[in-house]
Amino acid sequence: MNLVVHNLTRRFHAGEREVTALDGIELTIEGGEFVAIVGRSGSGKTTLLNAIGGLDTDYQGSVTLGGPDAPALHTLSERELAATRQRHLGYVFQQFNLLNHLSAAENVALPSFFGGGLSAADAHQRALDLLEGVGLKHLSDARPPQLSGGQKQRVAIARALFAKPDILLCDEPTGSLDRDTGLQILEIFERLNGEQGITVILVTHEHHVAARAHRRVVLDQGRIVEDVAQTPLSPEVA
Ligand SMILES: Nc1ncnc2c1ncn2[C@@H]1O[C@H](COP(=O)(O)OP(=O)(O)OP(=O)(O)O)[C@@H](O)[C@H]1O
Repeated sequence: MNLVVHNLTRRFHAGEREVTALDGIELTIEGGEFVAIVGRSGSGKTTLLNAIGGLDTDYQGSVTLGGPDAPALHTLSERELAATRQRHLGYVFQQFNLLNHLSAAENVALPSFFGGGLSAADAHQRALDLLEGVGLKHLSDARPPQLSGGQKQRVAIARALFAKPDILLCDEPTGSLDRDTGLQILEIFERLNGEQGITVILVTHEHHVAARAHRRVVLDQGRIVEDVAQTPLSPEVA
């Protein structure tokens, strides 16, 4: 599934001040790419990811998922937008966003409450399979407070995969983890990208994380100042 961002400009109003967070962004990402979006603090990375992910549509320009005939996200009704997000996009954030009173498996199966038509038993089984995929099946009954940061991020990744997304959007997914744990999480993204062809779009300020992507997009003051293919560094080097 292709992603096309066309002439995207996003302004925020902070009191009397107007901030142009994104300024005429043009970006096409093909299905199956592994892209790192990097840039200094305040350069617009999260704003861009939110627009790509349909979490924000209050901009000028357009974001389109799918072929040339697909409707731009900002033209969809709230319901259509939610369905598009559910069907095509998975989100992984730095803060994990897990519910502490639910087990790991219940957290992973949460999306089943918002549609998909799976029975509770099937949803639970899918959650267990996904937890196995991220090496955490043995902790399926544990609650988030009992898990380490890296384990919580694995749960969050499994949950993001629940609805079989085409695109995984990751905002500083290793930011709160130590380097080794972060690299283990990156390996999961690499596997999902390499073996399952899931598009990975990863926002990071960490150079050794960006070095593992196949393409680097650099933002500065809301503009793309560099967009290059790169040979990803191997785990040993990174
Ligand atoms: N809701 C908002 N209201 C006002 N200004 C905002 C809002 N969200 C973002 N901005 C501004 O837009 C610009 C881009 O912010 P953004 O969060 O996208 O940057 P970033 O590159 O992700 O930064 P960081 O690496 O620090 O997370 C910044 O100047 C920020 O202050």
